[in-house]
Amino acid sequence: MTETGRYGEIYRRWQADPEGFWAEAALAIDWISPPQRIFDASQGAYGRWFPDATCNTCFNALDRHVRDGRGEQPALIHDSPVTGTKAVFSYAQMLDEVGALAAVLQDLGVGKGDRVVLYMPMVPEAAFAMLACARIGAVHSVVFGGFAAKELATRIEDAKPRVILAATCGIEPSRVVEYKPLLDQAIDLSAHKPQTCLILQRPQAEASMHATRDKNWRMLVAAAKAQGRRAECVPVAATDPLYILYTSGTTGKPKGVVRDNGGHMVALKWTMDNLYGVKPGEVMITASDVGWVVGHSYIVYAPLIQGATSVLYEGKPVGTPDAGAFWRLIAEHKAVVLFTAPTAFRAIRKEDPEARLLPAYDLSHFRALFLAGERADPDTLVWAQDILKVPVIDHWWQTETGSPIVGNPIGLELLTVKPGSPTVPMPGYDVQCVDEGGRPVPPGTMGAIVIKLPLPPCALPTLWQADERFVESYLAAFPGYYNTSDAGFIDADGYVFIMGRTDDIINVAGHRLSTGGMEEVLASHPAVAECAVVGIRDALKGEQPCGFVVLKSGITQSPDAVERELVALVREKIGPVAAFRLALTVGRLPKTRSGKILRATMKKIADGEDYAMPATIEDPAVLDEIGLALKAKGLG
Ligand SMILES: CCC(=O)SCCNC(=O)CCNC(=O)[C@H](O)C(C)(C)COP(=O)(O)OP(=O)(O)OC[C@H]1O[C@@H](n2cnc3c(N)ncnc32)[C@H](O)[C@@H]1OP(=O)(O)O
Repeated sequence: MTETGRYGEIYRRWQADPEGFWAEAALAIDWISPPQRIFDASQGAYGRWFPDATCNTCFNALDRHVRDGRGEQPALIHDSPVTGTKAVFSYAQMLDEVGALAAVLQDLGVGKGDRVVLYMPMVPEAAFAMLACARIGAVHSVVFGGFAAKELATRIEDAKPRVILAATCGIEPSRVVEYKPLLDQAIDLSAHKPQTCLILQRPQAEASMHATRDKNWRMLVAAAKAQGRRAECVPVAATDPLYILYTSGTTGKPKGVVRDNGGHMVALKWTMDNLYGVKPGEVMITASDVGWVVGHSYIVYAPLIQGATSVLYEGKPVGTPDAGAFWRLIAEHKAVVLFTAPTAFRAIRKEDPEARLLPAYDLSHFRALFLAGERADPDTLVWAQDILKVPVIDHWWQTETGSPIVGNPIGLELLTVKPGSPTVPMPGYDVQCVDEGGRPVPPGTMGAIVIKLPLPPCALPTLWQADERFVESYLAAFPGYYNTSDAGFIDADGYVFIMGRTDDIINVAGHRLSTGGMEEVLASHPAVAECAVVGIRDALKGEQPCGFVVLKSGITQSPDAVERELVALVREKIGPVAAFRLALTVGRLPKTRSGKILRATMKKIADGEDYAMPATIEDPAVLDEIGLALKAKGLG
């Protein structure tokens, strides 16, 4: 079915001539000097795209639309049920805001190549800040607000920002999360100190300012505007970094995924036309967070590069005020597509299983729901399809790729939806399923999902100042291929199925988290002798972390008290986003005779699945003890 039709034709065109394909896609971008060379295989770890071109991403996201007559069209709509406010920014207004903020950044000494860390909630200023950095060639690094001070400090230390932009708080439905104390603590913890912090005071939490380091965002931007000062777009190489976005690694040290300017724009524009099918002037809602790659690509950059309107939603799928929140957003803003994580739909279904809140809204203009961030379970996908009566498109990609690897390109044609599969590889991606030795496996057989090099435009060229770690993490396991660290299979029709990870990363509510990082935190508790964290099945969040701990002998504290402290410690060190609520004290951990902890078997016991007794297990009786400990907490 994928051999014929528009998708098959386009995919084969890319296979036959990848450089020709991307050269044509690049025509949709306004370059300062257009690429003469499309790909240089001799540069970087696997080659670089558009190596001789220069451009500016902010120009493509804002200036050119104003130039071309879209100045009055809404670019960004901020819809914030948690503050009870809404605001619309036209392309002209957004250009004005971004130009003024960029001038302020220049006044603070920020120039091309300097890093700027953003610690921001879902406010329009977060998007302005990203674009202001892009405008002057600075490299932004957004840190998700649900991370604690220590995680922020690690990122500050690695990115070494000249300036940090932060708001005083984020607003969760149940509480105001004060960012400023977390920021101050992170700067104390970090060996690198920024010169300046530009602080956006929010009325929900006015923060006190550091006498020399902190500056008032609104006052400086207002002054720049009053003086009529706006920064011009600075030309950058297409291969210059636009941003660094940290993602969980297998240890506590996150990996700084680098995104370049040129390839990013080309690929995002292609996906808006061909995958999402969103046209200039139409409205797209991506209910994620600017701290994740989904937010970077499909709240900020792609809709704006396309000349569409993006809705920045500061709220939740349920509870702000109810499970009809997404229907209200779609109806009110006339959105043609909504993109969110399956967890959001599981939450809506839990609250309103009959979708009783839906008929109150006119969704006649709505064309498709896109899901990504975690595996879309067929049950949830079919439920969403039944209630919305539009195609529900699961698609699969990663922070590393910046845009979809596998999807259903409704802009080209709607392919048959097979629940459980994100559909087929997008042009640029030669996706294969291989065994441990890198040999292709037959259709329908589980294996490692890998991508033949080179990766396409938009995918990461390297990790921030860690070329060797990049090669070791992604290219070394299967020479000639990028290792996605996802496992799954490809069926006889070429549909890809992603079933889980091959490393110790878990996915909790669409958030990628390192169990290794959590183990480091648990092990730092003075009562803990050893520990193992596994992701166990969770009906709402997909997975939840579960920490098994063995206490040191002679500990007088009760296991319950230690477990409570461990839960609090993970929240304090990693942040609420880890959703770590389960710590279980056990007498010992199951291990092989060589001392390897049998995490996969522990996970199966916790998920209530059958398991084969590992041949090399040191003492099979430990598995019963694990089962009993889980039962005592109502699990397994
Ligand atoms: C394709 C490439 C990718 O995968 S990029 C990643 C894509 N992932 C996503 O877009 C994430 C999708 N998930 C979500 O949007 C949320 O989890 C949804 C579904 C809305 C549910 O949110 P919520 O009910 O808050 O649960 P949660 O598990 O996200 O939160 C756990 C605790 O963390 C907190 N939290 C959340 N966000 C923030 C924030 N920005 N600042 C501060 N705290 C935050 C939540 O309040 C929650 O705290 P608590 O434990 O309940 O006290």
